Amino acid sequence: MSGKSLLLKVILLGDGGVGKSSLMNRYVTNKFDSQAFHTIGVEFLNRDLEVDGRFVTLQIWDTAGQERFKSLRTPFYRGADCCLLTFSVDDRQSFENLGNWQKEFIYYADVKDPEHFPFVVLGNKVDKEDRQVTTEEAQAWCMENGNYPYLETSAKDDTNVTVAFEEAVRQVLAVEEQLEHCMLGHTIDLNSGSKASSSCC
Ligand SMILES: Nc1nc2c(ncn2[C@@H]2O[C@H](COP(=O)(O)OP(=O)(O)OP(=O)(O)O)[C@@H](O)[C@H]2O)c(=O)[nH]1
Repeated sequence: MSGKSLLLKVILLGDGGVGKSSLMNRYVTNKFDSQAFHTIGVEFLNRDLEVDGRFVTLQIWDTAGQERFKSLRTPFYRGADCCLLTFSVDDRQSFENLGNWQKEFIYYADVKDPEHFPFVVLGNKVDKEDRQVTTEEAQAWCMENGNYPYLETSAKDDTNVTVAFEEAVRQVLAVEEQLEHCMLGHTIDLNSGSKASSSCC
């Protein structure tokens, strides 16, 4: 891949066992392990990709979802450009815990403007028959909690995995574009001598 690459850090959060490591491994190595072990602390993998003409190196951080590893994972939240809030569609509790994960991330990543931070929600394990969360419920949660994009994935079947990580990149680029637009607006206003507008920033 040629051209200057933008380094983006995305972080996978969600209850233990929802499939965070499996999603990362499917995306980066195209492998799936049906006997995956729980993560202890954090792990990360990189993958280069091109989205809408932009070259990106995606640094994907996979965190331990089990409560006992909280102190090992939270120091790694800072500097994340996007957070992938993950639950498993066959595990209702993991869906009900999404709000806790969102709050934990905002607090430990020290997000200054949570309203505009790019979250993407993933409902994983859609290959399973015994669903406990409907698509409509998950979409409603996303609408109510920040109008986040929602994708249903399967690390096992490789359903929507690439789409999910590309969506994360698109969300980050959209926020970046908005910021650039606002900064440009300020520059123009200042040059013309008028008071800078802060309507979008
Ligand atoms: N059927 C199915 N099983 C999956 C899928 N994704 C992961 N699994 C299985 O679910 C179990 C847990 O997957 P992990 O990827 O380790 O889950 P995790 O969220 O990283 O778990 P922690 O490391 O404890 O936070 C493993 O047995 C995986 O094989 C999926 O899309 N479909």
